[in-house]
Amino acid sequence: MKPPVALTIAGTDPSGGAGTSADLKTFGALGAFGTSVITAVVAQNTQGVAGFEQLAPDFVRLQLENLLADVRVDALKIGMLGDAATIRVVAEVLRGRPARYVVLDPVMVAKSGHRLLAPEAVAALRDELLPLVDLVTPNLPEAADLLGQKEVDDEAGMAAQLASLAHLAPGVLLKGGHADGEESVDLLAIDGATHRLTAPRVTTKNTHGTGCTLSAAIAALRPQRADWVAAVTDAKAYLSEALRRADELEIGHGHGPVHHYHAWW
Ligand SMILES: Nc1ncnc2c1ncn2[C@@H]1O[C@H](COP(=O)(O)OP(=O)(O)O)[C@@H](O)[C@H]1O
Ligand SMILES: Cc1ncc(COP(=O)(O)OP(=O)(O)O)c(N)n1
Repeated sequence: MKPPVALTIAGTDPSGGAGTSADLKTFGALGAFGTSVITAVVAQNTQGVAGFEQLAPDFVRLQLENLLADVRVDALKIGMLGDAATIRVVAEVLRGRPARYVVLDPVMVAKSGHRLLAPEAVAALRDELLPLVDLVTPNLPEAADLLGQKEVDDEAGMAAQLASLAHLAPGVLLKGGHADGEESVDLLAIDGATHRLTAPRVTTKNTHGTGCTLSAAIAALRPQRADWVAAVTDAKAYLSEALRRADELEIGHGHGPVHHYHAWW
């Protein structure tokens, strides 16, 4: 059987742990053929972000139109967009339904604290992009920003914000990686039902790119699974193993990347 084709629209990471690097490694490990469109070139390493150059929105459009004129894309993952003009270009392209499955990781701030989305672009992301995707995957700070509320840190608070976010997008995976506790709990709202997905919290400093990896894994797996619940469950299992194996790598001096292993090795 031919592998599904997955596309990432995202920024770069020279240290290989996040952005298009993480996405393409994840696609390959999970049996999808990876393609990519760059929105911003980011100077970052495992210790933080030094800055980024946003590509001109028209050039992002040219990359997308040129690719889509030639290649059939089954699943799309959207990551760092950077500014409102780029969000609008991607929204316009999405209205043409370029892929059957669309996952949005609403990247706003890197773990090191550097902003990767202009603050004034949060409204465009919420109002213009969220309704056009199948699944949005905010972490706790991103959920709070999208809702204009305080960040929550417990499951009751997560459940309340999940319910509010479910009015903004067809599907929501609220990620609990930033909370405490022995389990890392994510809540999924999709097709009118809520699901609790949990995994043992891995003790490691090497967590760079967890959100990128999870959303890319969902996009890679969705065409290969019967429904969103199965794709998200298996994507979380892949990420958990990549986190458990992260310390086998020794990349950089800060928060190193998770280990993108190949399931058939
Ligand atoms: N230490 C950890 N152990 C196990 N799972 C984790 C850990 N940290 C994050 N996760 C999981 O990684 C995924 C990304 O979560 P999160 O860190 O909240 O997002 P982001 O990377 O976008 O900030 C979620 O499925 C979350 O539950
Ligand atoms: C280009 C780019 N996109 C997204 C991120 C944020 O990635 P994330 O998976 O949330 O992990 P951290 O970098 O925050 O550890 C990024 N850094 N770069």
